[in-house]
Formats: sequence, C-alpha cells, structure tokens
Amino acid sequence: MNKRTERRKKIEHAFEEFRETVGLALGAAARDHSRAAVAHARSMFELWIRQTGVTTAVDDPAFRRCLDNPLLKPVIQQALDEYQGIFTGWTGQGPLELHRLVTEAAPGPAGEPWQTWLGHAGQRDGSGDVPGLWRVGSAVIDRAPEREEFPAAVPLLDESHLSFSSTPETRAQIEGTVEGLLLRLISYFQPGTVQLHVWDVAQLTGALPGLYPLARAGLLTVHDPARLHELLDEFAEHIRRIHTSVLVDGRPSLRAVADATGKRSEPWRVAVLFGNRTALEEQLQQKLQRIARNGLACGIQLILVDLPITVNSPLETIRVGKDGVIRGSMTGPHASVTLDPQLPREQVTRACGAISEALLERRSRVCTFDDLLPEVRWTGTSASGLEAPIGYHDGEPVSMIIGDASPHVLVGGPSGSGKTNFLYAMLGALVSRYSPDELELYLLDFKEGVSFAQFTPGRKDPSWLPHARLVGVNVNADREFGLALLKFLADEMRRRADAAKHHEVTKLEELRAEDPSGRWPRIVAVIDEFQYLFAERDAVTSRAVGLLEDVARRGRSQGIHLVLSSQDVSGIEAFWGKPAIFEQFVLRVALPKARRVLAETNMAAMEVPRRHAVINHDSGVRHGNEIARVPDATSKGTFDALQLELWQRRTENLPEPLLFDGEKVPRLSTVDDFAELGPGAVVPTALLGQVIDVSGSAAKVRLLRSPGRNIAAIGSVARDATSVLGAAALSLSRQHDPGDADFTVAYLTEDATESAKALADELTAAGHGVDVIDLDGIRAKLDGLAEGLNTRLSGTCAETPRPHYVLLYAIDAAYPLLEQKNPATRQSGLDTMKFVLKHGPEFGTHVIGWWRSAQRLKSSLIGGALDDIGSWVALDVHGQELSSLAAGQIISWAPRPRRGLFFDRFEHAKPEVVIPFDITGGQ
Ligand SMILES: Nc1ncnc2c1ncn2[C@@H]1O[C@H](COP(=O)(O)OP(=O)(O)OP(=O)(O)O)[C@@H](O)[C@H]1O
Repeated sequence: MNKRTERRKKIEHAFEEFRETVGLALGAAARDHSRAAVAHARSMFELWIRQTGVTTAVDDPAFRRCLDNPLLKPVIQQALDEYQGIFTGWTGQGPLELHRLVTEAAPGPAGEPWQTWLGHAGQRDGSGDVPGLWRVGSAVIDRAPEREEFPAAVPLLDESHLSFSSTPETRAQIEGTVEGLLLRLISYFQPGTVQLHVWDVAQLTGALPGLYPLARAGLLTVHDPARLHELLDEFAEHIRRIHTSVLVDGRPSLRAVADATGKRSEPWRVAVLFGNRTALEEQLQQKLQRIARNGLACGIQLILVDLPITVNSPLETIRVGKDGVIRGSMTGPHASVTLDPQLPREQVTRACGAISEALLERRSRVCTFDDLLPEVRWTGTSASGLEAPIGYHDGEPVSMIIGDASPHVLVGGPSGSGKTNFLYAMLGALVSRYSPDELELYLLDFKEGVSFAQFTPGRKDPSWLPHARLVGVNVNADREFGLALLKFLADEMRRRADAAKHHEVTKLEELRAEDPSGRWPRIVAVIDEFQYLFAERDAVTSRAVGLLEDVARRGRSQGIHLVLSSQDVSGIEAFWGKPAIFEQFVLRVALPKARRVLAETNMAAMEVPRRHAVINHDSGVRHGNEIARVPDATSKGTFDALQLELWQRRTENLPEPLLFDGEKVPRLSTVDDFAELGPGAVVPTALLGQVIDVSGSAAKVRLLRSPGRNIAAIGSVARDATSVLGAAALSLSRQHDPGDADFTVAYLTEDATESAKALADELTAAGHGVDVIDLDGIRAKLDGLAEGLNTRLSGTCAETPRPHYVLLYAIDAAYPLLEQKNPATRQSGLDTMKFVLKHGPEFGTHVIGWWRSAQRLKSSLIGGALDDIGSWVALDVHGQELSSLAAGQIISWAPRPRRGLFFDRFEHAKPEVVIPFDITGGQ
C-alpha cells in the first residue's frame, strides 16, 4: 500500500472516529434532554397533583389519561402513598372513635335513631347528666381515602346556641332538622322540662307544624311574627328573675345550681327563630344579643335559622354552602354533613300528641296530701328558716320558704277558693318536717265554724297537734283574742331579743348557735280571716295595728312568723294604710280570683284554675309567680291521719294546746287558776271569769283588807251575774280551811234563788259557815254586820276578824225595804249597806254584790261611796254608763252575750273583757 492510500485511510479513520465521537456526544445530549424532559414533566405533574389534591385529581377525566403513562405512575403512587399515610391515624379509627364519643355524649333520644324513642315521653327531670351532644346527621371527611361516615352532633342546653343558614332550596330540609332536634330535646326529658317557643318572621303559622300538638299542654308557644319584642322582653325578664331569685348565692348558672342541689328548678326555654336572611332591626338585634349573651346561664337556648347575628357567646353553626354542601362548626371545613332525613310527619304529630297527653295527665294527676310529706318525719332544722312543698306544678313540687327573706305570708282568696285547705296543706308539710322543738304553732280562726278545732283534743278524737300551743276558734266576736295573740308574740319577740342580746347576737339563727341547749323553735302564727281583727274603727283595731306592725317588722330576726289569711285583703283599711306592715308580707299566696294579694298588675290569680294557688316569694310581682296545684288536705285520711301519727310520736311531757273557743263557756273547775287555789292564801283571791288571753287565765281580784275591796256584778243578765258571784265565792271557799270563813248568801229576787241556794249548798258542803237569807232577813243582816264593824271600829273587840264574804244577789231588789229609815237611829238600810261597804274590807268582810243596773248601783252609792266598789264586772251595760266607776275614763264597750267588762281599780289601767264561768251543777 502506498503512502497516499495509507494516509487516506488514516484520514478516513480519523473522520470515522470523529463521527463516532460526535455521534456519541449527540446521543448523550439527546438522552440528557429526554431525561430532563421526563423529570420536568413529573415535577409539573406532581405540582398539579399537589395543587389539585390527589383525590380530586384522581376524579378528573383529563388526569385519568395520565394514569396509564408509566413515567407518571410513580408520581401518582407516591402522592397516593403520602395521602394514605396522612390518614393512617384516621382511617378505620377516627370515625369509630367519633361514633363511640357521640354515643356516649348523646344517649337515648339525644343520639339514637328515631325509631327507638319517637312517641315515648321522656323520664329524666333534668337534674342528672344532661347530654353533651345532640345528633343532627352524619358527616364524612371530604378527602378521606375511605368515605367513612361518623355522626354529626351539636352541644345544646346550657352549652351553646345554634345557628343554621340555608339556601332557598334547602330551607325545608333545615326545618326538618330543627324539628328533629327539638323532638330529641323534648323526648329526652320529662314533658315540661323543655319549653319551646317558635317565631317565624314570615308566617303566623307554618314553621314546624308537626309540633303543634305540644301547644295544647303549653309546651310550645307560637309567637306572632310582629311581636318578637314581646318574646325577647319575656326572656329578658326571665333572666332578671333567675339572677335575682335563683342565682342569689353566687352560683353562676342554673346548671351549677342543679349540680349543687341535685334539682333543676327551672325548665329550659328553647326559642327557635326563623328569619329571612336579613338582619333584624337594630333594637331587636340588641335585645337578641343580650339574651344570647346571658340566656345560657338561665336555661335559655336559641336556635336561629337564617337570622344573621353576631353573638358574643358560644354559638355552633350549620351552613349550607352555595354548592349545596353542608358544613358545621363542630365537624369543621373539611367534612361535609348529611343531615338526618326528616322524621315521618304523621309520627311526629302523634309523638307530640303523646307527650302533651303525658304532661296533661301528670299535671292532672291528683298530687295527694301524702306527696307533701317527707319519708322520714321531723328531720328538718328550722335554724335558718322553714321550707316545705305545698303543692305541685307539672308534677314537680312547689315549695314555700318562710325565713329571713320571706318572713311573713299573706294568703288571699274569695270564700270557697280553698284558703283553709291551703293552710292545712301548708301546716301538714311543715309539721311533718319539723319537730315540736323546731316549730310551734299559734292558730287562730276568725271564721264561723271550728276548722282549727281539730288541732286540739276532741271527744271523738283524742289526738292533738303536738306543734300547736294555742288554738282559737269562733273568735270573730272576740277580737280581743287576736289582740292577745299579737301581744303574746310581741312579748315573746322581746324575750328572744333580750336572750339574743345577752349572747351578743341579733338573730334567732345566731342565738341557736350560741345557745345550742336552749329551746328556740320558730313560731308560726296563723290567723285565718284576719280581717275581723280590724273590723271596727276602735281601740282594738288601733292596738292590733300597732302590735302587728311591731311583730311584722321585728319578728323575722327572732323567728316569729305571721301567716294571715283573708277572703278580701282589699277591704282591710287598717292594713293597707300601713305599707310598712304590708311590705313585710313578702310571701304572697293567691288562690283563684284573689284580689290585691299580688301586685296590682299581676293578674295571675284571675287565671289560675280551681285547687291551684299562685305562690309568690317576691311581694306579688309578676316574675315571682309560681303556680301550684294544692292537694286536698282537709278530707278524712289526710291531715287527721298525719296528726294522729305525730301525736303518737310526741314526747310525754309535751302539754296539750290551749283551746280558746269563743262559743264555749269555760268551766270554772277546768281553769288552771282555779285548780291552783288552796287553803292558806295570805290574800284571798276571787276569780270572776276568764280573761281573753293566750294562757286562758282567770280575772282575779285580790281581797286585801283595805278599803274598796268589794266586788260588783252590774247588769240584768241573771245567768252571768250569778256566775260572777258564784265563781267568786267558790274560788274564795277553796282558799280557806273548812270552818275558817263565813259566807252570807242573800237572794233577793226570784231568778237568783236557785243559783244562790245551789251556791250555799256547795259552800256548806265545803265545811264553811253559811247564812242564807232572803228579803225578810236582809235588813237585819246588814244591821248586824254594821254593828259588828262598829264594835271593831270602836276598838272593843280584840279578836282577829274572820273572813266574811257577803254575797248579795240582786241587792237593788231590796232597795224599797232598805230605803226606810230606822226611826230610832234615822239610818236607812242603804246607809247601813254603805257603811258595810266602806268599813267591811278592812276587817275581812267583803261584799260581792249584784246590782241589776249601773244606775241603781250609782244612785245608792252617792257621796263618794262608789269608790268602795273597787272592782266590777259589767254585763249588759254600755260603756258610757261606766266611766264614773272607772275614775272617769272613757270606756268603749258594747255589751255582747256571755261577755262582761272587768275592771279592778287597783290593778288595771283599762277594763278588760271576761267570760263568766259556767258554774252550773257545781264546780
Ligand atoms: N286543693 C283542693 N283539693 C280538693 N278540695 C279542695 C281543695 N281546696 C279546697 N277544697 C275543697 O273546697 C271547699 C272549700 O275550701 P276551703 O274551705 O278551704 O275554702 P275557703 O277559701 O277557706 O272558704 P271559706 O272562706 O268559705 O271557708 C272545701 O270543701 C275543700 O275541701
């Protein structure tokens, strides 16, 4: 091969190499380009997936084409792996856990499907656990790898308000959800525990028609579209009331009170307000905001539908988006909610009907007297007050509290409205809770009839009420008895105040703490038909008003409480004229159609049905109204059975209550003051009758050996006058040993004969010397007495004079005889009588005489001799005839049967009423 050829080959080879090298370089570049292009495509693809979301991307048809591209597959796979990785904690676990939580927080009708509860009335009373959540539907997390459902629920009652916003297309669906939610609420609790209020801006009726049967039982109120302000005002007032009367001890909410006391005292009020997507006018908006802010603590729950509002309180929302997707604040923005389907209309109506029925039935269930009584008797302590149920409302007890905040009670209602029955129910509830050491009762009934008499032992029923210390019946003619009771209470109040002062405290509660061994029961004084006490414009009324004012104002701190009952409070001028008294009667009880017991604008008593009462612890203002059905407490087997049971429980040493029966004439022999008399008295005391006081004491005249100690019975009523003389003689007789006293019994008219002789027989039987004389012997007797006194006056007799009681029956009948003068001495028999009256007492000779008129007494005792009658009992004699016998004071006294006016110049400032004793048939 030549050189040329060789060189050529070399060149060709070099070119070959060059080409090869260029080819290699170009191939590598193309490969790099293609690799970069794939990487870029993958990155772009990944970016797109990330931006769109892998789950959305997977659903995109354009995207689906890329799924087959093997170059992009790994990108998808990686995104899907990552996405699955993110949900590993959720898938399978999350929804299950939510199921568990909601089942726990929303038990029974709060969360279960309607088939298990719709149509049955709930049993829970709201005091125990309240569901934390209430189901509205289900939800799914939009982008979860598995579309696993979980329940969607919202907190309600006490926790949060709820707001829905819908689209026009979904409004009906939202209404269905609201209906379902409300049914869950009312089916969970006892009927009455949740009350519904519905307001729809657009329509008078229409919203939630399935619930209308609830209105029958007052569980649902549909409000007028134009009157939202009324509903809001009502709620605002409710909030105020709860704050001023229930949340008074620092507890922040009704829920807190229920947790502490174990009792939900107020129903929940749920207001469902349907709007039209425009805001309310400013004023309503503000009211609604205030209610939203303060309502939850007071049991008010708002459910708003399409009512735009911003609130500064917990508010859950459920909104339907423009895309039709429903989202809730509980489930968050990534979950779409499927609301539970609307409940079948027919079943809803039927269920609401059944719930209403259940409530009406429970309300009408006759709560019995026994329902008012505690299972265990006498366990209550009255240190800080008295509290007892007196009736029921919606099956729940309604209590009354007598204590520092509501010390006195005013009960009103027309005749037949049930006042007496109410008082029995109240007393039954109290006496079964508090023992006689905790509570004492003073019971006064001005009504004709003897309704309180059953508290004392009777002939048929020996039992008596252990708490009763005093029972007054048939006292309408004896207003003085009301006065006596008030006086007793005022005295007791002072005694307690002194004891408190001694222990350096001011109130009964503190006194009891300082003096634990002392007996300081609360005292409740009940005066039925108390208007009789103020019936006249006289001294009794003015004294009663003064005492009542004192007790009403100061009794509260000393544990002395008044319960005044009347058929017509408005007629009691004396009472109304004294607002200071009236204000103290904070607790008002109005029976049906009662007038003026409650505040003037409070008409509740006009609407309350028979056998119900309005109980108001707020001086009768409207927001304090509580309605109670009062059980029958007067039929056989109610109060009487309780009394028998408590009577058997009483301690041995408990004394019987004192009975004052205005219709009964007290027997001398049964009076304590008589029984206590015995021989050896330093100053003999004559008992003339029973005075009207709380201890049933006798009118006493101490027969000192001093001038003026003679006694006159004045008036024409033989029965009463002879009683006065007889009781005086018999009581004096007991104070002398047989034979130690002399009695003269002079009967000078026919109608005195029988009683005078009977008395003489009794005195003789007691062993005393008795000289019985008639008209024939009177002059000689008086002359003899005068002679004896003369001897003593002249000092010729040194013997101690014997007590001598001279009983002159109708002495004025002997005046014609006595007026004749003794020709020798020029003295008349009347002069002799005056002499005996004047000088007798100093020597133990006391005249106890009956003059048949005041005029006759006065005419025979002219010239200062009237002063020798130091004490008297006037019977059918008018007040003005008596002034000269009572140091000239004006005496207002209108005679009344079986009553006398007693005055003892040496003891009394004013006369007092007495009841002449029954002394017939011996003591
Ligand atoms: N809650 C009730 N349940 C059953 N019966 C009742 C109830 N309240 C009242 N009664 C009955 O109604 C009647 C009248 O009641 P009550 O005597 O208590 O009325 P009142 O207002 O005291 O009437 P009055 O002033 O005329 O005496 C009585 O027969 C009583 O038994």
